[in-house]
Amino acid sequence: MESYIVFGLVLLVVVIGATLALVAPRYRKPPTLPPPTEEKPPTPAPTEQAPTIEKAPPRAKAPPAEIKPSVIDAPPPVQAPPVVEAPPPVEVPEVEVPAPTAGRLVRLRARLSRSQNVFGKGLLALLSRDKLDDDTWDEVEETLIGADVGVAATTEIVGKLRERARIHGTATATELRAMLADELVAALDPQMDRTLAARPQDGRPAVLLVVGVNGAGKTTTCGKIARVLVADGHTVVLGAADTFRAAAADQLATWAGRVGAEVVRGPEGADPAAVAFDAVKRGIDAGVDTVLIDTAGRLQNKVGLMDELGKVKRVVEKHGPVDETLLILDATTGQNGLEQARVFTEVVDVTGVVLTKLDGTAKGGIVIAVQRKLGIPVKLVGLGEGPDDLAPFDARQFVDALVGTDA
Ligand SMILES: Nc1nc2c(ncn2[C@@H]2O[C@H](COP(=O)(O)OP(=O)(O)OP(=O)(O)O)[C@@H](O)[C@H]2O)c(=O)[nH]1
Repeated sequence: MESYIVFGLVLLVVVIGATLALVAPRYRKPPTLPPPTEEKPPTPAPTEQAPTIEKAPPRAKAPPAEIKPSVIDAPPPVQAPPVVEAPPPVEVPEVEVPAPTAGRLVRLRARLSRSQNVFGKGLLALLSRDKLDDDTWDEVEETLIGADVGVAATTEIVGKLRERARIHGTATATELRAMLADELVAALDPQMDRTLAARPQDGRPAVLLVVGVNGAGKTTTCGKIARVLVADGHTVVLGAADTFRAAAADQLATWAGRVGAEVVRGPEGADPAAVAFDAVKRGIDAGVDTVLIDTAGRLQNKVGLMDELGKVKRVVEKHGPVDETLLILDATTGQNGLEQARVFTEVVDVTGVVLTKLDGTAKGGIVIAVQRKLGIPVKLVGLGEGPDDLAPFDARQFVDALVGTDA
């Protein structure tokens, strides 16, 4: 019996022991939590989120950063370009190489197309008629007068042409056209000296004074002449003695800059004579070949202004004689321009005429009228607004271009 009790106790102990063995591990797991501690490294995962957040700030900061630069960087760009970078672009055009002057009139002959219609086509049609009666010759005269050749010159030219046609008897229209061309050339006095006095004399630069009424093209022509001189190997100083119009000095400076010439200018309203004087002085000191002086446009009825032009010349002559005084005449003003021209010749000793804007007129005959009226050679002709649209005048080339005798 006692053995049964002992056996039962043993069994009970075993059961309790087994039960405890099964339950105990559950209570022991908490202590095994340390491993989770090892899982903390995965917490680096949150660390990966940090850059996203950190990046955000930069992103968040980025906008202000974009604004700040515009505030901080703005000053440098503003300071740099105007002072340092602006000049180079202006200097680049200085490298311009002007077109050679030889043969310009021939190259630019098409610019005379309006006059060519009158002299070439118009007159050829008349001279091609079967019978050259009085009426036809009257029409020839009217055509020439209409082209601004002038009454006296026209009467003379047509008289000679009629006589030659009568002697020849059976001249063709082409022959008559050639005869007309000869008479026009003769009326232009091809023997006149048309060279520009632009070479230095006795170690001092040649001085050229440019005069004429407002808008005739003085400043433009000064610029074009400077190019012609530079193209021919001369060194030039330009004097901006048109102090009435500030833009004129700027305009001249631009022309000069394009060919690397120097400009002497004064403040707006300065004494033109003083500026002209300084320009010549600068030319002498710099040892250049030519000094070109642009003057203000003056109306011939403004006595004071014309006197001033005389003063400019006198003051400049303290350095030595003015070598050339060029009168700029707008060809489109026709016969009216001639009266203005005459007044200028009374104030200054005009030695040469530049006829501008011949490209804009059908009245190319004005060249003949100018020479006959003033007795002064046309030395240059303006045939457009382009920088190289100025040609040395040659009577034969001009007439051939007008009448089409060499076409
Ligand atoms: N078509 C044509 N235009 C010309 C010619 N020469 C000058 N011009 C134009 O005529 C205008 C007047 O020229 P400027 O040189 O300013 O005349 P300016 O005589 O100096 O004028 P002011 O300074 O007012 O006295 C400009 O628009 C020139 O481009 C030419 O031969 N042909």
